[in-house]
Amino acid sequence: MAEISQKKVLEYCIGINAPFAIYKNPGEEKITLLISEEVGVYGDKELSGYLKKSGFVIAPFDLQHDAGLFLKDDFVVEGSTSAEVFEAIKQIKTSGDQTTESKCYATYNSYEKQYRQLYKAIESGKIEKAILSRIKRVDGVDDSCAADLFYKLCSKYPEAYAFMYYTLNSGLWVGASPELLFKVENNLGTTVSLAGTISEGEHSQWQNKEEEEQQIVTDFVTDVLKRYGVDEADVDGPKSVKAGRLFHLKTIYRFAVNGLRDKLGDFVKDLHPTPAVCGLPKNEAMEVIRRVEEHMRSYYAGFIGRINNGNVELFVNIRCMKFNDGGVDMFLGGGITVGSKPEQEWNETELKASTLLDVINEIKG
Ligand SMILES: C=C(O[C@H]1C=CC=C(C(=O)O)[C@@H]1O)C(=O)O
Repeated sequence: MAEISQKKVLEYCIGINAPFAIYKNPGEEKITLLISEEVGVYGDKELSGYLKKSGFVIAPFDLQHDAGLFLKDDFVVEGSTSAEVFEAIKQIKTSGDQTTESKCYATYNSYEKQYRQLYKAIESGKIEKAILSRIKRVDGVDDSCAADLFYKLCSKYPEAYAFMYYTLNSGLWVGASPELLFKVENNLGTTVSLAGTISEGEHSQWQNKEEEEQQIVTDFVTDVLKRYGVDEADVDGPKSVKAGRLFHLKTIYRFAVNGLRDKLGDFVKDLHPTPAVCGLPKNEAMEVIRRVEEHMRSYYAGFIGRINNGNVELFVNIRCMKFNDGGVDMFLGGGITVGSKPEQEWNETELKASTLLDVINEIKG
């Protein structure tokens, strides 16, 4: 019998609201589609258990307030699948339509107001850094082009983690993240510190402000590693890395996992959210973000990824958007420190939007 292509299965899943996740790892060709008969919903205390299973993890920015989601790998489709498996996938029971939410879409003025409040917390010494995010609305992009959009992200940004997922709890999200949170392959652990942004045009002109922003994340990561007994990591960077039309500063840490194996859940919860998406000190920055931002981050700035036979690949859910009521909500953030200026930060979020907007425009022709 004829094989059914991965794209056809993906379009079917999107069309009927079946829980799925599809992803491509940075620098690899293989695209994996994972379809689940049901979605596990968990709180922060249960994360450790889920990291030992086999499937796909979706964690929110704030695990203490929002639910984590888990897709078991009931069906895995790479390339294509048989008509028989497709028939089995068609038996999955789906649970209605995606719920829409009213969102707060920032204008420059409302963004600046939030910026001023956040900056006050920096001036007062309560926090050193926090990420201010906003939602940019783009109308006229519905989920009928979601599959094309995802495959286009894969080809346009081969060095990104391209992903898309749907659950009833989360809705349909898609993105191309430049940021690894944590990876374990065999006994080798990898994490990164990624922060500091300049546009293509300014490349190589790193200022103190960006270097300091990166250093804050680097110090945080080093501290978490030390707390978990990782004293000897192979440290590579900071180096400039390209992400769409931007460059970031990135430091890579590689280390033996050994004693960490039994504490992976706690380690991930301490590492997440890093000051690349939250701030420093972590709890105070989280409190300021909750108070100042007018929208809910939900899964933006959370983490996502495949868990398989003890191997873990988690990426930070940024450069992402959610399909919502005939359009998309793009989630865009940037690190604010004492040297920041609101207009520059707003412009940086506009540049970050280009990662997805460029692909939307190519699809729309
Ligand atoms: C929070 C985001 O990016 C982070 C990752 C890299 C550089 C960043 C920055 O320079 O602000 C952010 O920390 C986002 O894209 O929404």
